Amino acid sequence: MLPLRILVLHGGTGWKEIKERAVFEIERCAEEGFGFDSALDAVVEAVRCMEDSGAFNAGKGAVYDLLGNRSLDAGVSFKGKIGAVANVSATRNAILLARYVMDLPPHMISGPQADEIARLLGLPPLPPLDEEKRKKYEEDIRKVLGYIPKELSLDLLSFFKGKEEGSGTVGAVALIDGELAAATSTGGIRLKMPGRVGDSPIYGAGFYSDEVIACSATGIGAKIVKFMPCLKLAEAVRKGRGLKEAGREIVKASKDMLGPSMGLIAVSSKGEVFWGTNYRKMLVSMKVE
Ligand SMILES: NC(=O)C[C@H](N)C(=O)O
Repeated sequence: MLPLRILVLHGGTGWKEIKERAVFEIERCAEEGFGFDSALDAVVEAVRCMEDSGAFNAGKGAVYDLLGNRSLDAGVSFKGKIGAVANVSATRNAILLARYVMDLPPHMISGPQADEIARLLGLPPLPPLDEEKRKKYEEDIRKVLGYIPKELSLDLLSFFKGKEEGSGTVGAVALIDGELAAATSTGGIRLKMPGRVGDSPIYGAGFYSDEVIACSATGIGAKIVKFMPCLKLAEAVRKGRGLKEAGREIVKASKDMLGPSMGLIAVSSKGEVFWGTNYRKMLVSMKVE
């Protein structure tokens, strides 16, 4: 008999060492998400829980950009509907805003207007960067630039080498009662270019679900959008390939083409589960019933 309920979470790939606190929080959030009866609620609540934990690069734990600010991207999909938000900076739970967008005609909203919509909806605001993170930002930026920039300038951008490196994005995929859902949320890449949008809110790249698979990706956004791994995985499974076999091939192919770049979690309508990475370590948790 196939398992009826599957929930898989990731806490990002790209970790040099996985922190104990992140392991604790992903387990706690897996438990929380698994308490819901629909695939959509399970992935959204698991991701919201990880955003709120502060232990990941999402929600209040998100990394800072070149100016020490944070901006968040997220995407969610369920039963043919997609919702995404990009570059929001005043909203604590990007995934809750993405879920709201999912039920509207646009597929994505972005920037200050998206934050304004979140405020109108009564979603909680993003708390300010805590003291510890502010200090870390100052240390990091001094190492790169030798000073703390006050505003964006071409001079500042000339220091930006476009070298993307990061970890701690969060995502979840679920199969519950034959329905598939996927959700991903991130603060992007540490010291990113202000205004940057990564792969996480791009359907087929950072998140994806249809009637054959649900998939969430993590890694280096600029590479993932070139590769569209979740879309590739769905196409392979639709042609009859096994999820695990196709997943392994896609993760390998992205490394062959782009170097260390990404990790994926996925579940199929048949109840197969895949996760794999070609970029350092990935944190994963799974619940099955
Ligand atoms: N750590 C991550 O997975 C970052 C995310 N994929 C981005 O590029 O925005």
